[in-house]
Amino acid sequence: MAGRRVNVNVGVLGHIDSGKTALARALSTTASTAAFDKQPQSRERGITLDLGFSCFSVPLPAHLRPAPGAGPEPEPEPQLQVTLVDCPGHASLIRTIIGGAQIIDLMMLVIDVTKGMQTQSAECLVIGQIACQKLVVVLNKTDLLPEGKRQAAIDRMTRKMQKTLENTKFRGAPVIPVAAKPGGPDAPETEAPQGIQELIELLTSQISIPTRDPSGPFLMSVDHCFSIKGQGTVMTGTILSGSVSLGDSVEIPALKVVRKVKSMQMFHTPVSSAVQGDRLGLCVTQFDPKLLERGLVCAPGSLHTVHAALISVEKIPYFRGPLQTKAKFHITVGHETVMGRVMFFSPAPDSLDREPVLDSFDFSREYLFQEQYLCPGAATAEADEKAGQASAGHSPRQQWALVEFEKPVTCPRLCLVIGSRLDADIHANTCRLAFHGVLLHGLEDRTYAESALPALRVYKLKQKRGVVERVLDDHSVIGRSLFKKETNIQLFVGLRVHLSTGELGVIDSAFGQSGKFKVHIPGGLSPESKRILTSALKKRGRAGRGEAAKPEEAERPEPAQPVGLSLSFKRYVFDAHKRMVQSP
Ligand SMILES: Nc1nc2c(ncn2[C@@H]2O[C@H](COP(=O)(O)OP(=O)(O)OP(=O)(O)O)[C@@H](O)[C@H]2O)c(=O)[nH]1
Ligand SMILES: [Mg+2]
Repeated sequence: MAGRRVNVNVGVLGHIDSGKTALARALSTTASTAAFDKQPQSRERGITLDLGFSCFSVPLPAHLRPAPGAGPEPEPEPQLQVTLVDCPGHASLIRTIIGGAQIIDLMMLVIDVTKGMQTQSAECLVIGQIACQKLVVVLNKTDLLPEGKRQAAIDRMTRKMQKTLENTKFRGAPVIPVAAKPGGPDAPETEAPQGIQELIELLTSQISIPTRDPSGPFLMSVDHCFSIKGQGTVMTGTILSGSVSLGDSVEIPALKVVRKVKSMQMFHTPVSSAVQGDRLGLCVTQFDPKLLERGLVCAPGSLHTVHAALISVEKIPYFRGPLQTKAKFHITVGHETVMGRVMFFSPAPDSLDREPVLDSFDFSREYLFQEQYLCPGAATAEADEKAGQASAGHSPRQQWALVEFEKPVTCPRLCLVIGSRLDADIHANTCRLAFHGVLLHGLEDRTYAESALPALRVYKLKQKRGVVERVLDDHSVIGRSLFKKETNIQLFVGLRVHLSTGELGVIDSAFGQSGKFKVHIPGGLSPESKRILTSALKKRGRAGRGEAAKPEEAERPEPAQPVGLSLSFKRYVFDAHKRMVQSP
């Protein structure tokens, strides 16, 4: 009787035609006893269109067994079941690849050894860095290398891959050569794959059983749905969070229906419960399988449908070009992808160095609007200037975005978010994945713009500069060139301005019709300011009237610079009244 089984999900990802499906098949047939479940569900059109699942089992490696005496009597031959998630490679199926990457514990990146890293290999590596903890690089098709130069070519490609991984979290990951289908498609089935046994040993040595957390809300990613006469409808899939037991009610959120779990199977064996990470067949009644080819099943009410969201955001370094506010991206939220428009913002200057928070959004704080995502390298003064007065030259530890979806999306709380440019030319050798993050707060109310956004204190820092035109008396001057002629200066009355000579002024009223204004200086002008201003003004007076300046004035030094006036204030992006606020 086979002992306890532990399931781990291993993703097979890589550029199209790198040999992922051939490898999944070779692994399953080589290693499995009777445990080989199902032919990979790849459609026979020569490319994989959807996630393909196959699995094999091996004895549970020693490093995964409980220490002797640590638990109940050692079971007969506990098994490690490896479920292979064979992902598509074609560029247009990246949504499916992202979905697959979210249900795996370890990723195999399959590289055609004659080609090395290709565009989708790079994208898969990016997805792996976002969604997976462990990576193994498989150099496939080694049979295509000329015999005499094979080892040298393998060594060269191995070094190249290790260099590629150098500055990723997978630095030092193992690289192993195989030939999943030597001789290619026309080779006879009898042609034995090469290096597969070594790969199985490597996988079992690399695999660590992720800590399964049965506590979260039940969520399962369904990859196949079919009916069994007399039984009901079976949904097979991977449990992403929580656990499920016989008799539980489960919801299919996309259809807003709730059904009772009638029976469950794992590895073809009836079970009464299952937890995160398990591959499961779950049977319900009165449900038409055609309604749900793929999708999510969850604890009733545990997902939310959102029209917009606040996400933490990190740019993917390989994405070329800025991430502009107001730009539209394909947004993958959990397992769905919809179009969304983004607005970036960063911490207010006084909270630049706060620890990043990835499990909630703090509405009590203020944030600085950004014209674009602030990149560490480019955060220089002019980039700051352009990006909307960001911090003093260094990029914040955390940035956020408001994402407004074109249609509502159903997703788990705190799920993964990936923004990409899937409309980019798939033949251009560029990474289409632009940014990733965590959905911190979903806006479920359709009228979120009125009901929720005013509470989002994102402000634009506005700065205006003008000059003192003349002094009226010790406590008031006339300013100019700070407002346009048509500006309604009344809106600015009461706001504070700073003179370049240090005094603080308050805008008192408009002065005439040409955009000039009167500034009251509560503390009075300093003697130095008066000297600068009166000399510049007298000179301008006579000279301004075209008369020759008196000799004594002629030698008086022109002030080094006019006396400037600077006005800075905040405007909250979602303040319906567009008030101008000055920090206290
Ligand atoms: N010579 C040789 N050909 C291989 C090997 N592995 C796969 N192939 C061939 O490469 C082609 C693609 O193999 P697949 O396994 O479908 O590749 P894939 O990565 O799954 O392709 P997509 O799913 O469409 O991305 C097929 O013709 C295979 O027969 C190998 O080790 N050696
Ligand atoms: Mg395939």
